[in-house]
Amino acid sequence: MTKLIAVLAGDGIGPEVTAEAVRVLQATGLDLAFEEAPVGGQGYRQTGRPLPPETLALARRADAVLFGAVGDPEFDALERRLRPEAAILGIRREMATFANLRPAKLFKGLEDASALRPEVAGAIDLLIVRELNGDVYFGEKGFRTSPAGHRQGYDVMSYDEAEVRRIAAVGFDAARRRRGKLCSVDKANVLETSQLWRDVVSAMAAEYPDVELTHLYVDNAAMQLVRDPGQFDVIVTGNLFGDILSDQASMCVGSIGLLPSASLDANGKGMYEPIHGSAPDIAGQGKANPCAAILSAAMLLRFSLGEGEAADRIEAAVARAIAGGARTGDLGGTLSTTAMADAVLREM
Ligand SMILES: NC(=O)C1=CN([C@@H]2O[C@H](COP(=O)(O)OP(=O)(O)OC[C@H]3O[C@@H](n4cnc5c(N)ncnc54)[C@H](O)[C@@H]3O)[C@@H](O)[C@H]2O)C=CC1
Ligand SMILES: CC(C)CC(=O)C(=O)O
Ligand SMILES: [Mg+2]
Repeated sequence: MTKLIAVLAGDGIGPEVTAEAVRVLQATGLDLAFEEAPVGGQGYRQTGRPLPPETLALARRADAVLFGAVGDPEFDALERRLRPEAAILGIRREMATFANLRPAKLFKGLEDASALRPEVAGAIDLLIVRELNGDVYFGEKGFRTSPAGHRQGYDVMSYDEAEVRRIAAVGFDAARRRRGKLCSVDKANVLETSQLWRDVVSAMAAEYPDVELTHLYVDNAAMQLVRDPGQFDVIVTGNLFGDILSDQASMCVGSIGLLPSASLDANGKGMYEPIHGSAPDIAGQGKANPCAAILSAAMLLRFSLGEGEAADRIEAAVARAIAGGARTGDLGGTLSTTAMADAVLREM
């Protein structure tokens, strides 16, 4: 039966890299149908809303969502609610995709592109499990005037223990399937939210005797990620810390243009997106690395469509293309977005 993929390309380089991911999905020969809908600045321009209801309806109806990126400098001055970024937070929340899986592994041949020494970078094979529906991004927020008459901005950070438990379970389960190590990252020395987080995660360890659980404060985790990333198997953390640590992890393996992600709900329905944003600085120039989007498409096949074999084929093709020297500018090469995808398609 035909599977429907909702394609929400969004802004900036979103449409450029998403088009290449769709080409790769089409090359698998699977019975897939694609339906596009506007989101972000694109949605705002076309309908006056960053997350049009029709777009959300399509995302719900589809078997999986392929997301590009949102964010457009033209709308930076607009009220926050209407800014393109509101679309991605909105769709993540509406679709209850609370578990964001962000794998990072050094591709053979990219030792020179990593920000780390080759022997350090070579040991990277980790998975960041980032909570995606809560934390400071979704707390009460606003502007107010202080008693001294100063303008104040505030964003409330909070986690419910049930939210912590469900994401920690994803982390423990992933560690169980991988190398049996889970590192929970928080800031429990300062934040109440993090104390609750650590308490809940620690209590769950008894249910996973085969998983070795450790804890790190986020500042130390950021340092360890550069000093000795090979120590990490699975990292589980909140929305804010996971956002930051995953961008950092991307440079440890060479570029933000390489890291894919899966955002899953409790039933395995998902939205698949590169971890990067709309990159206005290179948008429209054919410079963006499409690998993060292509690898996100592979995750889509594996997690939402049960097509693990096709996912393996795409991932192996990306690895071979890179090992063979295919490089966009972010990796020190000269290939255009489309030429990089062509190199992957040749390997398929
Ligand atoms: N998932 C999403 O939709 C996200 C949206 N954003 C939004 O994107 C806009 C730009 O944000 P930035 O902080 O600049 O982050 P960004 O991730 O868009 O770009 C950061 C840097 O990485 C480079 N880069 C990103 N993706 C690349 C790729 N595929 N190939 C080569 N180079 C790449 C960019 O050129 C830029 O120099 C903002 O509006 C932000 O809110 C940011 C992150 C995620
Ligand atoms: C709008 C941001 C929360 C998106 C982002 O940076 C991310 O999800 O990585
Ligand atoms: Mg981010």
